[in-house]
Amino acid sequence: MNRKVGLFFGTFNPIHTGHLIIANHMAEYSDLDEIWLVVTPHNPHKKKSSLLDNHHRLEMVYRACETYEKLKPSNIEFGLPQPNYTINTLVHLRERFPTNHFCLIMGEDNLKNFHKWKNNEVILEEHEIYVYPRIAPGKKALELEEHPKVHKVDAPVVEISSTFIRNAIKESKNVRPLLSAKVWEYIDEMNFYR
Ligand SMILES: Nc1ncnc2c1ncn2[C@@H]1O[C@H](COP(=O)(O)OP(=O)(O)OP(=O)(O)O)[C@@H](O)[C@H]1O
Ligand SMILES: O=C(O)c1ccc[n+]([C@@H]2O[C@H](COP(=O)([O-])O)[C@@H](O)[C@H]2O)c1
Repeated sequence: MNRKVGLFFGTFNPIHTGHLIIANHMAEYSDLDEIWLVVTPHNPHKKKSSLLDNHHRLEMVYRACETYEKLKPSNIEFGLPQPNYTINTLVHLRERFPTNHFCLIMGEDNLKNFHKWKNNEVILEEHEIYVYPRIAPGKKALELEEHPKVHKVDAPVVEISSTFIRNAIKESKNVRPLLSAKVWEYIDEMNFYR
């Protein structure tokens, strides 16, 4: 069966309500059959030191997606060389799932830096990118926004970030509205980010 799959790559440290709003919006309002939330062990542009272990971040994604039929956690990058260049993952996925049609989903902050990604032109030649609005520093990626393969998603802006949540937990603030209940339970039980 030919399925149209949206790949939502992320560090998910931790997964938050903003991520879920985006993934659910794509599940409900696009032609994607499934959204795979791909947990990235190591973003080539981020330091690895502040990261929870891969399997803890995957567990939180698993808990967050449990009741959403079209959302699937993915650990496909765990077995690939690090840091994780998205082009390598896409090549691997196309080989492993030759009948699937893969698209990318990302927040506007990532589009602004997309010109710095490895083989970004090749990625765009072969994949559509759905961009979710986000307030973020840096110039707008005007040229990319006009690219025929880039589709801006018309959806409300959500100002939640994992960084904000990690800092808030460190300061003993209540962050429960920003996370799925089961994700918060795991963070609390495991004493993460304190
Ligand atoms: N509130 C948001 N609105 C739009 N896109 C978002 C939002 N939060 C995350 N994203 C997108 O989700 C993907 C994964 O993001 P990531 O896991 O880095 O979350 P983050 O909140 O940006 O984390 P951090 O604060 O640690 O950098 C990226 O494409 C990012 O642009
Ligand atoms: O391939 C690249 O050059 C590249 C550069 C920066 C980020 N990425 C990917 O972008 C995804 C989103 O990262 P993040 O940390 O913003 O959640 C993650 O899968 C990274 O590996 C990929």
